[in-house]
Amino acid sequence: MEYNIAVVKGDGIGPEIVTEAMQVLDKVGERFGHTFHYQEVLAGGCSIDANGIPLTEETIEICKNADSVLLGAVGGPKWDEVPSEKRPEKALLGLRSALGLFVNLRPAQMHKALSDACPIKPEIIGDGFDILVCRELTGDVYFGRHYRRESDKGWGETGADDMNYSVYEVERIGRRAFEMAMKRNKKVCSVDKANVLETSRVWRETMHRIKDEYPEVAYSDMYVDNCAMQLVRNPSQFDVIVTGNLFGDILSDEASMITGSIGMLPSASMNESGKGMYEPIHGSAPDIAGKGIANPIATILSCAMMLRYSFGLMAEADAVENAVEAVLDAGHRTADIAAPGEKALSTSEMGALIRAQL
Ligand SMILES: NC(=O)c1ccc[n+]([C@@H]2O[C@H](COP(=O)([O-])OP(=O)(O)OC[C@H]3O[C@@H](n4cnc5c(N)ncnc54)[C@H](O)[C@@H]3O)[C@@H](O)[C@H]2O)c1
Ligand SMILES: CC(C)[C@H](C(=O)O)[C@@H](O)C(=O)O
Ligand SMILES: [Mg+2]
Repeated sequence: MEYNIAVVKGDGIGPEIVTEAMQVLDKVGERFGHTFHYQEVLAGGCSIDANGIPLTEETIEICKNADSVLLGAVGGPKWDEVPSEKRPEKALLGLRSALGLFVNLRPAQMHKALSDACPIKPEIIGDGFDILVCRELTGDVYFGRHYRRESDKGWGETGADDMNYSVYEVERIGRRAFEMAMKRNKKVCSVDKANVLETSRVWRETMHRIKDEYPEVAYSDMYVDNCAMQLVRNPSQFDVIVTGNLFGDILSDEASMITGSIGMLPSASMNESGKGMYEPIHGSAPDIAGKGIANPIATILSCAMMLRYSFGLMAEADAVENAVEAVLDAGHRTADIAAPGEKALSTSEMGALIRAQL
């Protein structure tokens, strides 16, 4: 089969990690008889430099018309001073919104070989850690009105961001989370801040209504502050965490460290018709950009999610995940997952080992 993939390498380490991931896809194509056609487009800081804006209509159209989208990361200090409506990150939000990518699956799984990199004590983590953060991606304070006004208390200029969640948006992400839980360990924990926020009260009421559609799934609610603590205290209590855009952003970065590094965590963002964008959960890592030392595994595992969810290529997805596992089992590490004093591979060496394993 032939597949068209729009590729947004983006900024910072984006080009370094995406280049490795594309070569992994090519290797999968070689082994299983598929051809992946890539169309590279600009978004983020590199698009500001080339076009004066972070996201062009042309990029949106190419991403809409492709079978799938692979994204590295956008942003960096170079563009910190641009006005907020033109920031590189707006490209990411613009693409998520233009493609209707309301569900963001962020699996956080501890690879057995990396148990030493896990900061939680072995007697607490037990057999391992395998959760799925199901993050709503096109609502919340991210897509409310962002504005400035004069303080009504006479405290001067005030920033304001509107937070919204509708019943429809919560039902849509909630059902996805329950469906994912049915394929996993049948547990959903819905995370909100219903003791303070009206958006969270709508969220919780809606979740309580739809949970009865899934009687086999054990359901619980948790406040986000408690969840942040419980993830460190006893992470294995969770299976699927369903939560809003902002809380999901923060909790997934936290969960990544339980697996050893943010460089390990992939993600899939999907719309109603199954169209997806695949990206690591981390950012452009300006502190290590250009050094060739970034961990490409999160992006490579994002490609496995693309093969599985966008193309239905299950054996191919498993092959990529098994190759990553085998390379880790053999003791190969990039700097972020290496023990102090242990030899660390470069981005391209890690990519090459995973391809060789394939
Ligand atoms: N999806 C995205 O495009 C995305 C996601 C998050 C942040 N960002 C943007 O990236 C820029 C930098 O953000 P930040 O520094 O807060 O977060 P970051 O995720 O880029 O980096 C945080 C830390 O994690 C390390 N890290 C991240 N990815 C790594 C990898 N693959 N291998 C090894 N180490 C890795 C970095 O070196 C850094 O020390 C900002 O402009 C931010 O808005 C973009
Ligand atoms: C860069 C930023 C807009 C983005 C988000 O907050 O969604 C990032 O942190 C992520 O996790 O994908
Ligand atoms: Mg984030």
